[in-house]
Amino acid sequence: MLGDSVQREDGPLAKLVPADRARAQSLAALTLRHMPRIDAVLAEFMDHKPPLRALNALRVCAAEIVLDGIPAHGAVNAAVEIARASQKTKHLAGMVNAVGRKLGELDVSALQDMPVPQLPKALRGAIVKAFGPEGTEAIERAHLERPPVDLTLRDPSKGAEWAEKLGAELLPTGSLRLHQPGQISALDGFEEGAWWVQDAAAAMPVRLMGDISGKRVLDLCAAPGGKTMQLCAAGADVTALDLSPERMHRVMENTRRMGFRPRMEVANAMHWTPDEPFDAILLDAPCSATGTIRRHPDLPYVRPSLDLKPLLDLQQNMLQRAAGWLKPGGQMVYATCSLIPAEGERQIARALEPTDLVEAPVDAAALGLTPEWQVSTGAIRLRPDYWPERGGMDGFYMARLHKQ
Ligand SMILES: C[S@@+](CC[C@H](N)C(=O)[O-])C[C@H]1O[C@@H](n2cnc3c(N)ncnc32)[C@H](O)[C@@H]1O
Repeated sequence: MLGDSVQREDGPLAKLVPADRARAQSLAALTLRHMPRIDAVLAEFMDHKPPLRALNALRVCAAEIVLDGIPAHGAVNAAVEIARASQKTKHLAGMVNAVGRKLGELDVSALQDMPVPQLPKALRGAIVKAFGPEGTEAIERAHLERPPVDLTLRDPSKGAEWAEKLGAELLPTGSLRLHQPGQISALDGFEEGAWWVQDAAAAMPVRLMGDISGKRVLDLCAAPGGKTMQLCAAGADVTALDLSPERMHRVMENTRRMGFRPRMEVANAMHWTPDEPFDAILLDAPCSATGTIRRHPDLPYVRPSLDLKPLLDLQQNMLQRAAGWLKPGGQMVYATCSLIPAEGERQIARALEPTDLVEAPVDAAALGLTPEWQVSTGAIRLRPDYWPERGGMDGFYMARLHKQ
């Protein structure tokens, strides 16, 4: 995925300084968000599709000039350099230059007035089924927007204070929202660990758990650790588990930076068993991640078809196994950053019968959530097109369960 390849120490951008890496990531994301529109404009200027390297250079050039307002000559020169740097495309440098100059004559409406790009067919079908044509179009419009940066506070009672210090918006759910973030690590509070970056929707599953201070809590799919940090900050005695050693390393780095010391387990949840039961379990299950397309616009290109079966089996098996690790009266929060009901609503309906779990409806208003976002069972369904005037949120499903 785009974010991983940008961050990786052996990745293609490893030699760039952090500010240039961030710029490269943001430019790639902007290009991907508008790619069908950009391709339609480029097709007007070319007789046939050039090799991918030249096409991608022109795609990025179009995003820079038309959407980002970068002066044309700089963006065109960079695209020409990219074409020249490869044997396969150096003969196309003249064409790239000519098309780039034509892009320089366009204004932003040339792209923004075009139809909103649609999701890949298989995914779109599932979303239309769940949310109807209008809901799907609203979600697709939301995917075009550059998402704001949200922060979760270590001490949620200091929301107003930190909002003022950082010039941020304090959301009703308690997250802070930065509309013009700049360099995150240079912001007040980063060094001292007063907050961490986490989408406002992603911060909700832990909030559903209520007061967990002093409770023994398992974070079953923990990496990279955003929710582990929330659990630690809430005073829980946390065990963080994840299958991936590399991703668990990030949990360790993230929690250490904040001064938290959860117990760490690198293990497969399908084979692991705890020594003692837990008061609460957070199961933030692996899923299609279709709720995060606005932050990961490469996702529809990386996984255009929906092969959900292995994920659905894993989610259901994890739910049923974890149900056996709860103390009587304990609670589990199940969450997925997916827009597809088969990974959310339907998983919970399936899990209730073979386990002694019952659904415990969430008090949406008390958590700052709009009551319409609550589904009939009492769970919460969040969508990227919610809070459009504020900049949206990731798509999520979250349900609270009690062990009888
Ligand atoms: C949605 S992510 C978790 C995000 C995390 N809770 C957070 O807030 O930062 C799902 C995680 O499940 C982990 N995972 C996948 N299969 C697993 C398994 N069989 N056992 C344990 N963890 C697994 C993945 O490595 C991935 O880190």
